[in-house]
Amino acid sequence: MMPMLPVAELHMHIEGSLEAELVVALARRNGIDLPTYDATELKNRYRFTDLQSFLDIYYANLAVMKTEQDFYDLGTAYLTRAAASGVRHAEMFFDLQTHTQNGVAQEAVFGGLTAAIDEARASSGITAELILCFLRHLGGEAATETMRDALPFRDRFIGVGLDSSELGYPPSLFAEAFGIAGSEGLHRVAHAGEEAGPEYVWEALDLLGVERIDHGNRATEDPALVARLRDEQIPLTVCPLSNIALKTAPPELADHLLPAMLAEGLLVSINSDDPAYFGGYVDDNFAAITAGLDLSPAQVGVLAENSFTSSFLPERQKESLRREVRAALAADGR
Ligand SMILES: Nc1ncnc2[nH]cnc12
Ligand SMILES: [Zn+2]
Repeated sequence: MMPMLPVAELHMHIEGSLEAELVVALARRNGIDLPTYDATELKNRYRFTDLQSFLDIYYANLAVMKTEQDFYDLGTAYLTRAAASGVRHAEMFFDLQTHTQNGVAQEAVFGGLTAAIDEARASSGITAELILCFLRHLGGEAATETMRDALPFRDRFIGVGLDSSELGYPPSLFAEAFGIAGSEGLHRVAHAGEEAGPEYVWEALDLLGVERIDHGNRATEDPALVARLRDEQIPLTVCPLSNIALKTAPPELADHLLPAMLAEGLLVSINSDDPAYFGGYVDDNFAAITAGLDLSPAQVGVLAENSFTSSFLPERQKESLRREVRAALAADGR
């Protein structure tokens, strides 16, 4: 087994790293009802047929998140796990609206996650940033209101994203919220082409001004879009184990589009999406694709370098981290 190369993780929902054991512990701590307090039994219910069937369980579990300490514990668990497995930098999504709808103050969400990030950096050197995702299923007006309400915390997050139920919620609905984000100098990304077709990717680029596409698998159906993504080197954050779990890719990893995307010259990286639900963290995703797709060490190196290139880190830092990837490959004789 190849040791894990240094990588950046750019597509993970911090709420998606809420392990069943922590769901149970927080439910007990906060006096929240759960259908079962047996973590194994809870996990046995994680059987998904599509994105929505996952989201229903993911949002239900998030009712246990109540206090700043809960957000600190969640952030710390992920960052500790990530740092131990080669992640040098993480740009983490968080679903602010889920928590405010559950009666949690913005201060608790930002305070807990920021404290976890600061402490992880001091203890392991991992750097992390936050990206506020608007929830599609709550609509465009709610996104605009969320954007305005979050402005007092503008210095705590580097960008905005768009997630939750994709079909029926095209990017165009969120143009106003993304317009405000752009005028605030925030980075912009969006989930697109996970379940919906290439037209959602076009809209995300043209109407929301996004710099990166999350998933983007279905962009491959449109040759003109593939040409644009390649020519402009717009990053796609691909999540192989998520695609298998949510049936947005064929059931066998061997049939995943990743090699075709690489062959097209697309700037793809590997990410975990929701590691507590889809069978593993970013290192598990790398292990799965390396074995399942028979990738060469050089191809794995390209994916690791792409993760830094696709990040919002300063250029000099990107270059030095890419050099570390090449040095690690060379040291391993590959
Ligand atoms: N894979 C995914 N797609 C859309 N919204 C999400 N929220 C958490 N994970 C998600
Ligand atoms: Zn996602």
